[in-house]
Amino acid sequence: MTFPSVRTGAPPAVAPPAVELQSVAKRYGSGETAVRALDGVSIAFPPGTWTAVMGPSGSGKSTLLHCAAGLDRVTEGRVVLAGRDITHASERVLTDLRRRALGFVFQNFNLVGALTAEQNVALPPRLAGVRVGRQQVRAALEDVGLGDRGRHRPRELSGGQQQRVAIARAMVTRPAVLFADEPTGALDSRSARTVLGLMRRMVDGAGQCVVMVTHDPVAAAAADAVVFLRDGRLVDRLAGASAREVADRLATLEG
Ligand SMILES: Nc1ncnc2c1ncn2[C@@H]1O[C@H](COP(=O)(O)OP(=O)(O)OP(=O)(O)O)[C@@H](O)[C@H]1O
Repeated sequence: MTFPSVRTGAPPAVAPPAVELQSVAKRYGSGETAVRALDGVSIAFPPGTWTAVMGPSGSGKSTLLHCAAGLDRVTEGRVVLAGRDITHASERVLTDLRRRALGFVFQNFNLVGALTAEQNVALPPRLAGVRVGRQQVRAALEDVGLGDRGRHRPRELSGGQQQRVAIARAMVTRPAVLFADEPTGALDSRSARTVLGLMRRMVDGAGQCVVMVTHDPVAAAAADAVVFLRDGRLVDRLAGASAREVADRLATLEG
């Protein structure tokens, strides 16, 4: 006796986006001085993908990141984050969601100077009321090659090491989405390569979604795709492009 395959005829499973912006507009101010920082942006960031956001200065990159992460409210449209419509969510819900589902990495690392590397990594889960054991914290630091620096404070670490602590901090709770704002902006090229390699591991190894704002074509080329903003609108997308191709595209937008 044969049984029909359960796969027969089944449509392929499509994972819902980790973050989605639907027709998002963001206006700052009002009247004559109003600035339309985002103007009808629709984009989905699937799990297990890494997208770089580029564009000329003032094109809306940071605004896009802030709206996607629920750090800033949209004026029009919808934002769906980790399966939840956050467009009108309360501050309390947003804070909770950020702590549980999101990681952040910034150009200037944003570590707490008075805390050790281990304490910095353990801080976000503690704030979210999520238990992470010492072992987990140490494993996160080992993962970024800093197993022997757990007791060091940020001032005792190089810039590249501080950014690796920030990545360990962003990874320890396995957030659905990592938002990175110029993560390699303050690093030498060797440290930048290390940080980009760690982000690649998060995406390929743990299926996390990375959304990264950058001015650096080399960093952007390490992502799966690069989207380009101009005057608050998405104007182009490149997948699998070289740093040279990314730089050329950016130059035409800036020209
Ligand atoms: N809080 C604010 N109040 C008023 N205008 C703002 C505010 N934040 C951003 N803007 C304006 O919105 C537009 C987009 O700014 P945004 O910071 O998103 O650009 P960006 O692409 O990240 O720029 P950069 O590469 O220079 O950091 C700019 O014209 C900026 O002046």
